[in-house]
Amino acid sequence: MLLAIDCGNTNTVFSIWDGTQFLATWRIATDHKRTADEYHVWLSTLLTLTKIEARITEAVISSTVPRVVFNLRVLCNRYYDCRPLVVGKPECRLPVAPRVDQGTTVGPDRLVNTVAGFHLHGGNLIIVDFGTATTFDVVDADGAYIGGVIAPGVNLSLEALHMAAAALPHVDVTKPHAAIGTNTVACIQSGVYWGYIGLVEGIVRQIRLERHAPMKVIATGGLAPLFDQGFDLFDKVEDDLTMQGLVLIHRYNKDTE
Ligand SMILES: Nc1ncnc2c1ncn2[C@@H]1O[C@H](COP(=O)(O)OP(=O)(O)OP(=O)(O)O)[C@@H](O)[C@H]1O
Ligand SMILES: CC(C)(CO)[C@@H](O)C(=O)NCCC(=O)O
Ligand SMILES: [K+]
Repeated sequence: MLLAIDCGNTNTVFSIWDGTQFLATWRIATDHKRTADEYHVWLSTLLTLTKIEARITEAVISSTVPRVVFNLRVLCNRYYDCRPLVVGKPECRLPVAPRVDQGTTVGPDRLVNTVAGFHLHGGNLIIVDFGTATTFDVVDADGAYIGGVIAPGVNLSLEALHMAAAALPHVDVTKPHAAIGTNTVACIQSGVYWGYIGLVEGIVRQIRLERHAPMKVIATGGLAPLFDQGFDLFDKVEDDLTMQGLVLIHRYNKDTE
């Protein structure tokens, strides 16, 4: 079975793919100090608790945090006796090479999203991923990643307000009933929520102006459903686009060995 690991700046997600479906998905806060042994104790405990019989023999990793890759590699070598495929490393092939400025390193999560988006929806896509950062990945007609947008993430924006302004509390994002907030919390929620709706609308509109083909908009990441409620921002919300992309890239590399 395949262990797919999507390591973001905030959370790391582990999924087990049995060749047809995901058997389980677990998340843990990203921490570069976590050792391979700690990952193993955590993973094997969850496997036992959920009574999943998984014999992991292969692994694929996407990590936006370079420092964690070392311990994840040790985890795979020591406990699953395999060499993980790491997206972004030269030995990991992609179906279509990205077309960006020379010397630019594209975030592996964006490359993975591109592969999954193209597989599911074809070319000419804008993929919006609501993670630590909110990214827009533009996918060309042939499935190539050709660039996009990086904006501060929703939770990051809320955290920044709280950190920088003494009188502003920490607030969780929700959809407010109105734009005019009648208390501090409601005002902050309005700023971030309606600000984000405007950000997504504006960026999508601008990208479309720069393209010569109709562009579909696909959203993913934990907060995508929140911004999908009652608006026409997205053509489709995909819960686990990055995980699907990891499985696709792993299969592509095996098939083209
Ligand atoms: N399964 C989940 N259970 C609870 N909250 C979730 C879940 N998935 C997503 N969320 C919420 O949505 C947010 C965004 O999730 P997502 O995994 O897309 O990005 P992230 O973990 O914040 O960022 P990154 O991927 O950059 O580490 C999370 O921080 C969390 O608040
Ligand atoms: C933008 C993030 C942080 C989103 O997870 C990640 O994709 C990343 O670190 N990217 C590197 C720069 C780039 O993608 O152009
Ligand atoms: K993510």
